[in-house]
Amino acid sequence: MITCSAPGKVYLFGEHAVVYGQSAICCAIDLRTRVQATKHDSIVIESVLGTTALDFEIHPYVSSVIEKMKGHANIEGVRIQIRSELPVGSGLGSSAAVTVATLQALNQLYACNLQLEDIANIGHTIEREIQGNASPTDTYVSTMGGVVLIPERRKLKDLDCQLVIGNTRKSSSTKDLVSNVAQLRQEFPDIIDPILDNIGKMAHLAEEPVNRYDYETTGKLMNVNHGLLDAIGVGGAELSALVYAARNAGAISAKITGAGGGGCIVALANETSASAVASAIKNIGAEAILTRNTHEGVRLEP
Ligand SMILES: Nc1ncnc2c1ncn2[C@@H]1O[C@H](COP(=O)(O)OP(=O)(O)OP(=O)(O)O)[C@@H](O)[C@H]1O
Ligand SMILES: C[C@@](O)(CCO)CC(=O)[O-]
Ligand SMILES: [Mg+2]
Repeated sequence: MITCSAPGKVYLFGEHAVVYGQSAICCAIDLRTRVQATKHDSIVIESVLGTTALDFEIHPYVSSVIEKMKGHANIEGVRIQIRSELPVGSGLGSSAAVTVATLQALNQLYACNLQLEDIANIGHTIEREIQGNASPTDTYVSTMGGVVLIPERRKLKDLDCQLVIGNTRKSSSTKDLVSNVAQLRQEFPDIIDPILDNIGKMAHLAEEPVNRYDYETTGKLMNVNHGLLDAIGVGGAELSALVYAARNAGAISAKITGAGGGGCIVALANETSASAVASAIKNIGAEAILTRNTHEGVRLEP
């Protein structure tokens, strides 16, 4: 039996734009998905979504992992048990975390000797096949941890501030939101492409402030990024209410994180304002989660 875990993630910059090759800054967070893999007489996948065999409807990511790993090991029967701290379909990278943790658990269980780069690449291929179009960001950051500039795959300094996540508790499908942006871009390329370009430019502008722990400058750019996500149609009333509640309660910045449409916002806060920001988020009926950037990507668990 092997247990591995992988972190979720928040985007400081670049979600959706990164799908079109623009840069993003994404950071792993200390909320993890744990996957236990045990050799078994059949394939069983147990999660909060149910207990199934290979099932590409209920467990598309985990089933795809098992199918891919059959190319590296003789997997006749395996029991996969999943426990996660990440809300499903909420923009915190739950699909990437379960994909990467399952890949590494099977890699270790069957001694396939895949390296971390292989785990990240196979994970990206699986997300792309399921979502129709996916950047390498979520699976790379879940594999490697830390704060990463994508597609350059350049590690930045770990964040030294509090992260406050506001969860609308309204799940969304990344596949659908990525498709909606693609349709808008196809209809108005001269409008949407400059927006995506500017999101990518902000990620590059923010690299130095992040590396010198200048979260005031980083936060100003994050707030602009939020406005541009609204412009490409992935915002919503609940998300904006959370963003303004967080900002008005003293957050350094607040923006949508992940695919949007529902899901979560992320706010940067300092030690003194974090609890006030969390209270403001709860006061409008959402879930507030205090977390921090984690340096640790996918790892073996005792
Ligand atoms: N704990 C889990 N157990 C099994 N499958 C999971 C789990 N968490 C996520 N998944 C899979 O990932 C899917 C959600 O992925 P999706 O990309 O839509 O949302 P997300 O990854 O949470 O958000 P984002 O991609 O915007 O960060 C679920 O429908 C399920 O197939
Ligand atoms: C919306 C998106 O940019 C991030 C989802 O967490 C999709 C992707 O990068 O694959
Ligand atoms: Mg996902």
